[in-house]
Amino acid sequence: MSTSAITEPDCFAFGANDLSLKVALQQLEAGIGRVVSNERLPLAACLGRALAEPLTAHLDIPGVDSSAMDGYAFASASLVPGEQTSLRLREGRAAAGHPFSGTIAAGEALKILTGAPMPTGTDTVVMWEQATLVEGRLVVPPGITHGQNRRRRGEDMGAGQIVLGAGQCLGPQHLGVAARLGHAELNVYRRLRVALASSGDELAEPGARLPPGGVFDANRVILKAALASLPVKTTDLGILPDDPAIVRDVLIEAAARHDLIVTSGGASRGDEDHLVRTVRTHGMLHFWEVRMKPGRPLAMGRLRQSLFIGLPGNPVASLSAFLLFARPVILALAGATWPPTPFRLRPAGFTLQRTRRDRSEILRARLEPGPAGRAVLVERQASHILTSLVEAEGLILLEEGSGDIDEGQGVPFASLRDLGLAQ
Ligand SMILES: Nc1nc2c(c(=O)[nH]1)N[C@H]1C(S)=C(S)[C@@H](COP(=O)(O)OP(=O)(O)OC[C@H]3O[C@@H](n4cnc5c(N)ncnc54)[C@H](O)[C@@H]3O)O[C@H]1N2
Ligand code: MOO
Repeated sequence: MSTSAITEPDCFAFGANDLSLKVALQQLEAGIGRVVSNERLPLAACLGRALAEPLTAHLDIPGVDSSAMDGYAFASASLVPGEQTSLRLREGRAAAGHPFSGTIAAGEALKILTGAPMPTGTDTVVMWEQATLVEGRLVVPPGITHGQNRRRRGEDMGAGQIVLGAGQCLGPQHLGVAARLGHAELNVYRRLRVALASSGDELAEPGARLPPGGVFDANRVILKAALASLPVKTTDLGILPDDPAIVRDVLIEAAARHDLIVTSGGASRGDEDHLVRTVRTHGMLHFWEVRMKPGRPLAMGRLRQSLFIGLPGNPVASLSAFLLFARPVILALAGATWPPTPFRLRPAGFTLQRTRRDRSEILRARLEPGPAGRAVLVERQASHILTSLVEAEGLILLEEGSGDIDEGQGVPFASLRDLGLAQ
C-alpha cells in the first residue's frame, strides 16, 4: 500500500513520560501524520471517510437565478413605489425543470413555481398568497422589494470555490454537497486498520458465565462502539489472558496486519501488566504517564509495523483517555484533520478545593437545564464508576496549575457528543 506523509517510525517518541495533558496533546498534534493511502469510492461508501483532496466547485449552485417561492415573477421596476400595482398576467408559467422560453416585458408578470429559473426580464417574485388576480391582471401589494424571493446563481457554491477541505470527515451533509455538484465518486482515504483487545484474566465476555472474581468486559464494547464512528476497520482480538506468551503471539501477529493496536488494561506496572512489557520487548514503548486523573497510565509506542496505544483498564479512565488522546490520533493517522478542542467555558454549579494542582483532572458533569446551563458534577467520580458516564453529559477538564473552583466561575466543559460519542 503506497503511503505519503507517513508518520515517523517512532512518532510517539517525543518527550515521553510525565507530560502535562496539554503538552502531550500538542506534541501528538504536531507529530502524528497520515499512514493510509487513498482510493476512489462511490458517494454512499464515503460516509465517515476522510476526504483525500479538497473538493472545489466546478459549477455555480444554484446554476441560474431561480424562484424561492410559488408566485408570480416580474421586474421590480414595473412596481409603483409605495402603492399597489396592477400587472398584465402573461399566459403560461415557469416551473422547475421547465423554464419559460419567452421574455417578460415591463408591466407584465408570469406565474412561477419554486425552483423555476427566473424568466428573462424578471428579477422579483411575489408569493401567490400576497397577490390577487383581478380580471386577468395581477395586483401586487406595496412593499415588495427588488429581488425578493429570488435565489441568486452561485449563492450556495460558486464555481472555483473550495467547498470541502482535504481531511474533512464526510457526514451526510458533506456527501450532499458532493452530490449537488454532480459527483458520483470521491477520492477518500482508506480506513485505518485497528486491532482492539482487552486484557486481564478476570475478564469475561458479556453473555458468558462469570467466574468468581470475574468482571464482564465493558471496555471492548465501549471502545468498539466508539471506533465505529471513525474511519477505521476494527478487528476484534478479544480478551488477552495474563499470559505473556499468548499476549506476545497475538500482538505480533496483529501488528503485521494493522496500522494501530488499541488495548485496554494491563497498562500500568502491575505483575500481570504484560501488554506494555510485550510492546517494550518487541517494539518501542513510551510510558507517557500523562499528568491527569483519571487515565494516567497511558502507553504509546510501536510494535513492528503497527502503532500501539495502551489505554488504562478502569472503564472511565479508558474511555476518557480514548476520547482525549486516541480519537484525535486515530483521525490524524486516517488522514482526517486534528479535531479542534471541544471544551467551552460553562459556569460552574459547584465549588471545588483542588488538593492536587500538579495534574489535570477530568470530571464527569451534566448541565443544569435553563439558559445559564451551569455544569454540575455527578456525584461519584472514581474511575471504576462506569455509571458516572451515563449520568454525565460531558467532561470538565481542569488543567494542571489551575486553582480552586468557585460557584459561577467558568470551567471548560465538553459534551460527550462533541468529544466524539454519537449518542
Ligand atoms: N501501584 C499502582 N497501581 C495502580 C496505578 C499506579 O500508578 N500504581 N494506577 C492505577 C490506575 S490510575 C489505573 S487506571 C489502573 C490501570 O491499570 P491497568 O491499565 O493496568 O488496568 P488493569 O490493572 O488491567 O485494570 C484496572 C481495573 O479495570 C478493570 N478492567 C480492566 N479491563 C476492563 C475491561 N475491559 N472492562 C471492564 N473493566 C476492566 C480491572 O478489572 C481493574 O479493576 O491501575 C491502578 N493501579
Ligand atoms: O487512570 Mo486511573 O483510572 O486514574 O484511576
